[in-house]
Amino acid sequence: MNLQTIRRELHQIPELGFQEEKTHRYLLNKLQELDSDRMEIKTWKTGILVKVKGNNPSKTIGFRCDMDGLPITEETGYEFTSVHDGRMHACGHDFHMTIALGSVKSIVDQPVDDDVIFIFQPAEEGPGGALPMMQSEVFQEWKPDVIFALHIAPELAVGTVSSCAGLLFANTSELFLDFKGKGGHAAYPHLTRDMTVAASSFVVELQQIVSRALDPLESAVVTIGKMESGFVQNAIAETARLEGTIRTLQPEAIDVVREKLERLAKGFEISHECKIDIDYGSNYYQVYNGKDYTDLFRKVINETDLHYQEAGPAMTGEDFGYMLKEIPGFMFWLGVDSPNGLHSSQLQPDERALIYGVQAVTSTIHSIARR
Ligand SMILES: CC(=O)N[C@@H](CCC[C@H](N)C(=O)O)C(=O)O
Repeated sequence: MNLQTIRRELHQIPELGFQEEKTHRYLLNKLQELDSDRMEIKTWKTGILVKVKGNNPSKTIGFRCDMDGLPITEETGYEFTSVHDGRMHACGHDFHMTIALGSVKSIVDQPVDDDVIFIFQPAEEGPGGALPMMQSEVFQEWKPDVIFALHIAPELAVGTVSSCAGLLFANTSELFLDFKGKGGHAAYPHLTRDMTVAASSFVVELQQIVSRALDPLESAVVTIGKMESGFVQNAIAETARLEGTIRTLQPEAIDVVREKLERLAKGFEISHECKIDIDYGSNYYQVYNGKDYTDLFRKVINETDLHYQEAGPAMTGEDFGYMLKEIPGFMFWLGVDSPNGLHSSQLQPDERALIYGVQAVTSTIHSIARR
């Protein structure tokens, strides 16, 4: 199994959440090539669950990876660049799946006593695959007793992994705002209600929610990542749409931000004589690492040639948080040393990290199985 080839083939076919059809078929083919009696495969939507039967199981160990890409146009200049226009594996899920496949092979070749479930989960970037997958019959039937996952970290050196007990990833809520005013000729603004102006001012005002409405000791981020309005340069826009995300370290702070945002929207409806519809899309629960398993992970890593670095909380979100809410376990960062970060059109993770990822995952599985 050549990890670099697999990563590059997956990299070329990024698909959005719950549309991971080609990725699904590709993974199934690779798993079937392993041709092992120890392996049992089940599917859920575009997701896949693989059980590798243990020699003498007393528990089930789970490793989860995510499968979807992002609606970003790739600008890496790779010869194996995405063949899907406007889609890119810009968050490393091609790495995550490759490492999971490499780990399946390793555990098939060197089985442990416990059963191991590898979970290929769709739609991490949105609308969120973890929660519905967990509610599925197949997940409930094969529910792990302990679970872990990894995420690539562009800012960490290859050969470094990082984690911490407690909060690792933030609480998130998506945010979609639709503005409706009155369009018209660019020369007659007084006869219209300009939604380009309203939405632009809203983006600026929004910044004060974090700086003025929240306790400065509680961290939060509100980002608008996409803004759309109008059709042509000489007409005033009747509608505008903002798309963004809210992130907080405390689960309750999401509600505080939402409440302030709704008040702001009501004020804008009056002052700009418009209608604003708010939709919060999906929200993700924080990734909160259990101390036991994070300690075990640190110990495992310190016995390998990998370097362990203590992490702090980050404002990234992960629906793996829902799995950790129900099942003990942890998540860790894997160094991939890319000058451009996550969600950049030029993310270029170093492929030497793939083998380190497999090493970190399989050593952890062996160690948990010995407990
Ligand atoms: C690791 C990572 O980058 N995760 C995403 C999760 C997205 C959650 C949701 N679509 C949102 O934007 O709130 C992230 O953007 O942190």
